[in-house]
Amino acid sequence: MMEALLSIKDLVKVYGRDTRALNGISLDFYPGEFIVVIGPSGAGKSTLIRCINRLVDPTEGAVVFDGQHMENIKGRGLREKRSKIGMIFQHYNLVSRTNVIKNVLHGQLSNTPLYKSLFGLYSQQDKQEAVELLKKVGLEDQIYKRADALSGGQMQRVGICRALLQRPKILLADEPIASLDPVSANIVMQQLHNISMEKQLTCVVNLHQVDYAKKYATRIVGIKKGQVVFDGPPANLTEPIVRDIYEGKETQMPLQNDNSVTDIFVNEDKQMTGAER
Ligand SMILES: Nc1ncnc2c1ncn2[C@@H]1O[C@H](COP(=O)(O)OP(=O)(O)OP(=O)(O)O)[C@@H](O)[C@H]1O
Repeated sequence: MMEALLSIKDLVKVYGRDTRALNGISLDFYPGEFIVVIGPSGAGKSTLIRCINRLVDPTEGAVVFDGQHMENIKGRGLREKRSKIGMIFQHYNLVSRTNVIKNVLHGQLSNTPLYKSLFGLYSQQDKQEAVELLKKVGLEDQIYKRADALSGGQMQRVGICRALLQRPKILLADEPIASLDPVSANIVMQQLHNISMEKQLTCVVNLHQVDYAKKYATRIVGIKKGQVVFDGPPANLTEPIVRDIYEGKETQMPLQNDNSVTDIFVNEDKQMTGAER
């Protein structure tokens, strides 16, 4: 049996006196898995991601990433581990007045000595790799554009390149397509999926939209009231299960027959499924 890259055991997070955002979560994530975490608003999805990279300190339980307990490490040890965790954000978190390639190179900051980063002295290898990544996501013509001149979808693709230049072992994405239109959202999800598969990364993506989860995930985790209520391949996520997870709350997207979403990448989808099987 392959060893888990990330192992979460009995994780509990209580905010303040009695907000139990996570109520005993145990999950093992393996290299090459594209995991989409779904669940209604307030279920604990963001808290789970934040406990992994320690933006939030868990109340109880263990998070073991790449052989290291994350709950207690501090300082340099934590920084080193974090440099192996690529983050992708809903609002992209780019430096808006800086150009695309520099934004991508920022991904290497944690691995670059301070004086070098201050003077923008990135290695030739980093620059080449940044350009390669930008080509991969179709942004080779935008390299010297300022980040704030890009569309939302383009900004998120820069965000993906920045996370990848860090050479992470895992990618964590908190609602990466929540601010995008369906066409841009599909491009972003498709590229995130393809690159993760190609590099055999583990990717954990929080999404509100069940149909995107079904379309791109290799594994779906459903969270409700801080607990895992579903864990399995997309094919096993039936409508009654979805209804139970959301319990009358909006899933934000229709479950089936949304052609605006599914038509766009039908061909790529077929190729992808073929390659995966
Ligand atoms: N910093 C905080 N302080 C206090 N309570 C918090 C904090 N962050 C989250 N919570 C609470 O913890 C619970 C889980 O929130 P979390 O943001 O993890 O859920 P979520 O599933 O990501 O929701 P959404 O999809 O709306 O972002 C909610 O009840 C929320 O109000």
